[in-house]
Amino acid sequence: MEKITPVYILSGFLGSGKTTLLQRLLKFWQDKGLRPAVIMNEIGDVNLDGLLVPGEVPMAEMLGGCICCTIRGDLSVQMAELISAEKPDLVVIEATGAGNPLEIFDAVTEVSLYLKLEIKPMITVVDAAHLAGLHDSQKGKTYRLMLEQIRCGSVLILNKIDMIGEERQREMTDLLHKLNPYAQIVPAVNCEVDIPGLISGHRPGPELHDPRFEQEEGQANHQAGGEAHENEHEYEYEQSMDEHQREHQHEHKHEHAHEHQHQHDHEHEHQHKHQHEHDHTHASHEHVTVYTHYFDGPVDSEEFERFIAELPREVYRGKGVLTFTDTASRFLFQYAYREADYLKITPQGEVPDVAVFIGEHFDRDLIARRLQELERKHA
Ligand SMILES: Nc1nc2c(ncn2[C@@H]2O[C@H](COP(=O)(O)OP(=O)(O)OP(=O)(O)O)[C@@H](O)[C@H]2O)c(=O)[nH]1
Repeated sequence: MEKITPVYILSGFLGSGKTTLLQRLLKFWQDKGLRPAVIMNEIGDVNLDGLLVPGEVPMAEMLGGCICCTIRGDLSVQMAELISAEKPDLVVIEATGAGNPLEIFDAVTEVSLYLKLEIKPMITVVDAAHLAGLHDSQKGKTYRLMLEQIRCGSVLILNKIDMIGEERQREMTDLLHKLNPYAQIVPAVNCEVDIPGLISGHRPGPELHDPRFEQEEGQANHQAGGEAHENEHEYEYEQSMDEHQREHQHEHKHEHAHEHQHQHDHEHEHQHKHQHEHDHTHASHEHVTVYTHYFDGPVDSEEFERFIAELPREVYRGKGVLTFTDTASRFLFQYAYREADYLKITPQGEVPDVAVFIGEHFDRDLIARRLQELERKHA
């Protein structure tokens, strides 16, 4: 029988920790002797996260748009090539943080018409501090997108809890539970989580302990059925999620994907229909601005840090590879929700000095000018 390839989708807002989680997952599978493959989707034109994936892991890159709209059609081609050339035991898709999770889920489901895939429950990484900040302001497209990502996850990793206090963590956990009562919520720092529990799909974290899952460790996801279920509602939901996925695939086969029966989350249903009714060329993240800067030469590290500290608030994600005038090594720089991080790297092959900034309607010229100033000082 033709092999069925499990597909894991990592969703989560820009800079929440998806690549950090991906690295842990890859190591876990490799330690088990499995061969994972990765599809990385970046809204910018360069894939810097790819530098953090071990060289032996086959990787397909989908750059310059999001799977959920502009480059949706490429997914089946990439997936088919990856599976036939590399024969991986599983595929992980790291979606762009700006992507609409339901549409990404849909795009993958469409691919499963051509290829034998087992779509695993979506894992959403939530930046605890960013969620807390947005929750206080309660507005903006970013907040709405984050809410959608939360609603779509079967597992929610509440990451970066080192950046919020205990009280805030309790509030955010309650908020996640309210937004998505069915998901497993896993608090984490640097996405350090119990991976077997995570990928089994619905094993609860300690705060949602439920004895009915205890025998299920290591089993495939969606085995709900036949066991004594203490909480009938949750059981029904899991079953319905399973049905939801099957129906979804089925519906696509019959080319009328607009109706599906998800009994427990009418809001989802509404959003889902709504999105299908739109032309997919409309980007759910058309408010997202990307600026990619290729450096002419090295810049001073302190000046660069100052530039980062002064970035406009509308820029919520930055990353790049840099050569500084005053350091021996090159650095991978990361900026997410006002926190910057520099990691020494020795890239394999040709990697230019480049920085990508992603945000909501920010002034790209301003960023370009500031970086050119830094370059000129050391030309
Ligand atoms: N303080 C703190 N920083 C973290 C944690 N997890 C990840 N980070 C940092 O956050 C930054 C972004 O992490 P990534 O794993 O690259 O996030 P991402 O979701 O893949 O980012 P995009 O691909 O741009 O969407 C990096 O600098 C990480 O080191 C955490 O738990 N606490």
